[in-house]
Amino acid sequence: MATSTPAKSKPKVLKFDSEEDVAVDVAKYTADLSEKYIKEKGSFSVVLSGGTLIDTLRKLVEPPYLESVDWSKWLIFWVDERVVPLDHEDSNYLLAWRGFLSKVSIPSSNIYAINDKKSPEDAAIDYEERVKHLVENKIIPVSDTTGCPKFDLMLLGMGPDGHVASLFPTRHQRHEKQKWVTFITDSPKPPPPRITFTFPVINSASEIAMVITGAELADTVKIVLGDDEHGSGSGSGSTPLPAAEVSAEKELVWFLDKDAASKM
Ligand SMILES: O=C(O)[C@H](O)[C@@H](O)[C@H](O)[C@H](O)COP(=O)(O)O
Repeated sequence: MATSTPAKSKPKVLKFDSEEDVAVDVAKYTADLSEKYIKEKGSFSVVLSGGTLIDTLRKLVEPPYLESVDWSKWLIFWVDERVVPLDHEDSNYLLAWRGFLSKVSIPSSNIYAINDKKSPEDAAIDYEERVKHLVENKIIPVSDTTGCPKFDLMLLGMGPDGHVASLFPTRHQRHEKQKWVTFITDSPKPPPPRITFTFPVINSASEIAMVITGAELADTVKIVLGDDEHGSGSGSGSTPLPAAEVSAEKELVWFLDKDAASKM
């Protein structure tokens, strides 16, 4: 349960000449964090989103990281998942499996896909219970500030409407403060049924990377980060976009390609 809201850390903003350069740097960043957290705590918990992120992670499954990363210590979760069978083309699990997980040797018992046999509501309850079990067994630590699970790294994308995970500007799930995992049956981005980690959990992660590429996100990046990397996140409106609500307990890093940063 969330007990208090952690102070917002100022994001670090990295701009690259191309999407390829973002992919190269995100791979190094992730591999470095993997080494650091495995040294410190014996494992590395990584929370994935769907969308273009998986393709941007492609350099991580190439040499030298393919051999140098200790994949056996990784634990994989999804920040959000579409409630469809795991072998459905819309599944974030399938996307990650094809582009990433099938290429590395993470033990299958460390890969926490959703239960695809349940309704969105029950799948969310099930996912939260599984995370609670990992917390009780001290496999995932908790944040001293919020009491929420503290994942080591979340790798997030953002939609043109400013959504992150399945927390959309026009949907109430973005305001959920008690549950760790919630569900949505009318997601504006198809497919409509999804489950998602809530902000108390997202913002309890140690490290968060916002991996943002492409000109179609330039306006939203400007609204969230502003012209000078000190944006209010709300543009002319008063409620910040969900992407502007993201913070990490240690460090939030925005990886932007030239196109996504073009309006800053
Ligand atoms: O289920 C999903 O679609 C994702 O997890 C979602 O939150 C995604 O990260 C953003 O929509 C950005 O998607 P793109 O990277 O494809 O723009």
